[in-house]
Amino acid sequence: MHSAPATPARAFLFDMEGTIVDNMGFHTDSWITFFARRGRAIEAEEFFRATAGRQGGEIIRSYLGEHLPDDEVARLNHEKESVYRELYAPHLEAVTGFDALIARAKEQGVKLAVGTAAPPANVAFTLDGLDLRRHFDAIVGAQDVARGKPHPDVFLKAAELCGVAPEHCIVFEDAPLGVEAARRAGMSCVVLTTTLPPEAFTGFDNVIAIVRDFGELKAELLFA
Ligand SMILES: O=P(O)(O)OC[C@H]1O[C@@H](O)[C@H](O)[C@@H](O)[C@@H]1O
Repeated sequence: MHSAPATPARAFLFDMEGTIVDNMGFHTDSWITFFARRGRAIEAEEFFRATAGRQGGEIIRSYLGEHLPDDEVARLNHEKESVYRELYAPHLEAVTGFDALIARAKEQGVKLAVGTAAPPANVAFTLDGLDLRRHFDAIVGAQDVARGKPHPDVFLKAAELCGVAPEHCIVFEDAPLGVEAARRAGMSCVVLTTTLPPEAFTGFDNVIAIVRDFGELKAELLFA
């Protein structure tokens, strides 16, 4: 832990939900509302651990039935994400230290990308709502890859679009499934404890730091 990656980072790949913004509680609340409308009760922390980082459609199929047709899943996912955006809109803000970190990264020539399970409407809601889209060299979301985290697809695609090899990427994540996706992609990972405590990440050999927000990160770790 807290040891620099073997090679200097050439790209930072940011998870979006729970990492760029501290919003996972609002996602969980919107899932609770969504399932309650269907007579299903879910336990917040267990649900988060099992699903955070997975695409909405994958979550809906695993709870409501793998057989559901694509158009029905899309309709249900739209309903859930509309509830989420309404809940979170009054709170939308970047995690402490994010703006300073990306400014420093750009000065150092580090490429910047987003790798998220979120659908395009939520990417627009967050990145355009905070005027962050212009900073990124690549944005990879749920519509761009077949499989969500813990599969590595979203981060491998982001790295490819940045033109940077996986071993030169650092992923920033808040969810164990996302850290696992980074591990499978061959990437180091910085964990933010926006959503879960540090203990949730023991056992991952690709974690190089665990911090509360971006302001706690040491420059030597990231800009070796
Ligand atoms: O990959 P990210 O940015 O953490 O996004 C994860 C989330 O994306 C959301 O769109 C889903 O509704 C959440 O339940 C999911 O956990």
